[in-house]
Amino acid sequence: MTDATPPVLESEPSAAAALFGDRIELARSFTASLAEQGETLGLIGPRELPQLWSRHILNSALLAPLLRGRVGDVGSGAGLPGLVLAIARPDVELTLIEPMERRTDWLQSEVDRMALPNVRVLRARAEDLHGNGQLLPLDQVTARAVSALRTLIPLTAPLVRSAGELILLKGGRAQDEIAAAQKVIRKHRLQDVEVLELGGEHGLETTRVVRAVVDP
Ligand SMILES: C[S@@+](CC[C@H](N)C(=O)[O-])C[C@H]1O[C@@H](n2cnc3c(N)ncnc32)[C@H](O)[C@@H]1O
Repeated sequence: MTDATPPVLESEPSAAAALFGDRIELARSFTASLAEQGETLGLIGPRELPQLWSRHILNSALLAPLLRGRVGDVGSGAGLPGLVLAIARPDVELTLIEPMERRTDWLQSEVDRMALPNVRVLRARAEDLHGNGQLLPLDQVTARAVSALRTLIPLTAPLVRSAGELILLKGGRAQDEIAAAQKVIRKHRLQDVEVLELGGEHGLETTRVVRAVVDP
């Protein structure tokens, strides 16, 4: 016998209003749209609905205070963290870099629907943008759930200007990934590699972020 109870969207945690401030209505609108269409479009699994706010939207929004200038989000997928960050930080210019057409179509339709002026959607693989004068230099690059640091650093570091930053959402094994990535950390001349633990101050599960300065 299968459990026929459909998954229900998590109710909005109180931290959402604190993290999004006067942008909360846009955050609600994006979350509702993702909850409605995300499974059909293959962006999220049905089991994500009961944790959509805390595990995905707020997890992404935790990066908002770390951002400045021109930011690229590599492998945006459903818009995590890039589109959520563009909502939270209208003063920051976001470029969402995603190779899959189905996903860039979704991202562009959400950008248009919410009339966000600070977002550009680029259908591309990160490595194909290395040396691209129209995009570069970026002040920072974010990424979430794209690959382990050992392969993620060579994809992302060449997109960032000298003294810019990588801001990479990682799981509980962030320190192990840093240890396994020493060779590429040296090759890409990353400095001040650190693991930030965010979320606790908002009563959320701890989220680990690897932050590093690129080739200063
Ligand atoms: C597991 S999904 C994660 C999506 C989103 N960041 C999230 O946290 O839900 C990984 C995404 O990275 C994209 N991706 C994979 N390789 C990439 C590359 N070389 N450059 C840019 N994006 C890439 C995939 O198309 C996919 O959308």
